[in-house]
Amino acid sequence: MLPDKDGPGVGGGQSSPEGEDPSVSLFRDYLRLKTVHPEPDYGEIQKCSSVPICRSLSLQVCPGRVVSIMTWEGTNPSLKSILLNSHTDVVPVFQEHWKYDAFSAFKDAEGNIYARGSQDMKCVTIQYIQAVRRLKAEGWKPMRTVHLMFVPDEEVGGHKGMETFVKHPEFQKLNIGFALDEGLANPGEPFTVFYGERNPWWITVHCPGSPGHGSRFVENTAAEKLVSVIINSFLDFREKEKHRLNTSECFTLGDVTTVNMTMVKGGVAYNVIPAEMDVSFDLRIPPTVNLQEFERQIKQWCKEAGEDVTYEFAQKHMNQNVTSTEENDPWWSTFSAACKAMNMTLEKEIFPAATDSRFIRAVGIPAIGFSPMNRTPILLHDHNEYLNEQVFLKGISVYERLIPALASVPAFPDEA
Ligand code: MET
Ligand SMILES: [Zn+2]
Ligand SMILES: [Zn+2]
Repeated sequence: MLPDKDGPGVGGGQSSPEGEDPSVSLFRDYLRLKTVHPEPDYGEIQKCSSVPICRSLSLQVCPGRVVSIMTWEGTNPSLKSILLNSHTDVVPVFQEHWKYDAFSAFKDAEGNIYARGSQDMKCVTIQYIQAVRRLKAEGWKPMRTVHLMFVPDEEVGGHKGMETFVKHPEFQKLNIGFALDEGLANPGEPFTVFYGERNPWWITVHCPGSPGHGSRFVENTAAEKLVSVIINSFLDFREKEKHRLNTSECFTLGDVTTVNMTMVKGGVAYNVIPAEMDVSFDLRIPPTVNLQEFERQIKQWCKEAGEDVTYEFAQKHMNQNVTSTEENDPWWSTFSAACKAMNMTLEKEIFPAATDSRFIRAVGIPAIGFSPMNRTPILLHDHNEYLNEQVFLKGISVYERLIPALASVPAFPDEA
């Protein structure tokens, strides 16, 4: 249970080290919760996801998977609300490559806090909470309702999290008009904001072939199809896209398609030619690509490999909605004006990976991906992920300005 004031309290409530800002202590306590895949312990989150703002709701969307929502009701609750979304899970670590225990939240002499989730995205969760607490303490009241949402399983595709929850009647009841979710750090002075995402396609191609003795020139083997056609076609395309990215000044990673071969399966013995070999790819496709045409291309590669070559998807996101960043869009203009008033420079991009925003945008709600971290290397999913405490604290002040701005967007003509 999070305390009403600024003090720490998550996961056993360790006291603040001498002179440490209580928000930093709370952040470090939260980082120590092992919500790490493949078996995230979400138990403590359920206990602690509570700020006495107004009402809170916990919904088991799937067995063992809870979405928690804390609602700060607006003075005009019939207006569309603001969603502050964050996921509670983190990706695994290779501890032997870390300087410190990835779940100890060690802070070095420069104030860098090392932990899995320090950038992705436990920082944002605590920043939302602390900003809301400060606003509440100041006596400020939102006009539009503000929801803080804590979602499990983003890192494994969101099937038991946001993908399911956006179809739930309770989600509809939240009446969301605009959402904030995670972004990425920016190593320079500006902050990066994301108005869309690439579509993740996770594909496995099955290549059957003639088996036989490993000493012979058997015709039509699985390995020939796999290597000469499938792997070559996908990786040639990868080279072309890499070239396109490297030769265009204005492109970022989110503007091209990435292809990575991530798994290969097949074979039982050195001297037995296998009857099937499979290969899997992680594809990330920008919203500007014609997805039907792209799939036709994949079909064509498979056909060239052999009539019996088939494919299946483990992820195939098809929605290409992007959020308006036109100056006449009330949400965007409010968001960007608030940032400008804080002297922040914004860089607009397509998110290169995937977040829960894709499910929010797919149901027609505008969403901006934003994690207020500048002067910070991008270390999500990497060894030695860290965030500096000053950058973290600055982020709370950023939300302290952004939340009132967004919650005060005047009623639209179609709103009551
Ligand atoms: C495609 S599921 C999303 C998992 C993770 N956020 C990623 O981008 O890989
Ligand atoms: Zn994330
Ligand atoms: Zn992640």
